[in-house]
Amino acid sequence: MTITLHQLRRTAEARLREAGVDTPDLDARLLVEHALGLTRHDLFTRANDPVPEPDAARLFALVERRAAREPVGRILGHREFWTIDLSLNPDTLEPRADTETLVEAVLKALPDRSAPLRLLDLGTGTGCILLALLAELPNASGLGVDLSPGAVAAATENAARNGLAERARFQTGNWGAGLAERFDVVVSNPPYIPSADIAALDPEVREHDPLRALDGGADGLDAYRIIAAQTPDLLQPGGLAGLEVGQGQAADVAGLLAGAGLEPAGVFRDLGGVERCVLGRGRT
Ligand SMILES: C[S@@+](CC[C@H](N)C(=O)[O-])C[C@H]1O[C@@H](n2cnc3c(N)ncnc32)[C@H](O)[C@@H]1O
Repeated sequence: MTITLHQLRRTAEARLREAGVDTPDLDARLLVEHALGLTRHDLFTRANDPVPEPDAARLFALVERRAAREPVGRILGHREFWTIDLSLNPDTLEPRADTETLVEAVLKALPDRSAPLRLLDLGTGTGCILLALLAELPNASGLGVDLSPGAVAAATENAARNGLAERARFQTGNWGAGLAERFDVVVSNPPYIPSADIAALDPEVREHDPLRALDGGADGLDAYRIIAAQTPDLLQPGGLAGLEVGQGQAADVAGLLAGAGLEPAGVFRDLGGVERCVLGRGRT
């Protein structure tokens, strides 16, 4: 029996809903576009076209992966973040929309976006934060550091993928240890899940994001303690530090930055109303 594009999409959506996927409509659309090489526009203009059986089979193989709770970004191998598109690998966290809160807060705090700023991103993963900032700051350049060589490889590829390779550099390292340079902006989205909470995370996160990107130690704050202590030596006088935080961690992280001698520069909420990022300024 021939199935139309519209029927194929609805069948995929129903399967994902039955499997308990949160966003079955969106995920079915993304998988159909990917499997059949179609645009969003095609889905409307070609809704009644018959779909060849091999194409339908290719789609349903992907739908079953999603039904088994593999994230859609992992299946596609890339995802959009801010204005850029990022490839993923098993060593990278899949960037979250919440992390755009940090990008937006940092951009708002910069008095001159055309300045030749030097940026540092600690725990860069795909490079998402650094690359999103560089995409908005035409004369800035930056360094991304990650403990994981696989993340450094992904971030390097993502810089090239988004035409930012000339202004972005990536290297392995343990947070800011051994860095002799000073930066105008230091950003980080470190691992912040308390170790005991990891077993209860959704399978999409627990089974597909690297543990190194999630585990923040007993109270979730291990990495913040190190980064806050290092930040004064990494910042230019009056430089800006921006840290993403987990739910309920903003006051503790603001306290760590203040304890390291930074001036408070604001706490920003994500679209869900959760305090998601903390800014501090180095002394002048
Ligand atoms: C929560 S993920 C954030 C990744 C990316 N910045 C983002 O926002 O999607 C934390 C990152 O920190 C890295 N990481 C963990 N421990 C580290 C360490 N000691 N030094 C440097 N990076 C580390 C992990 O490999 C991971 O890429």
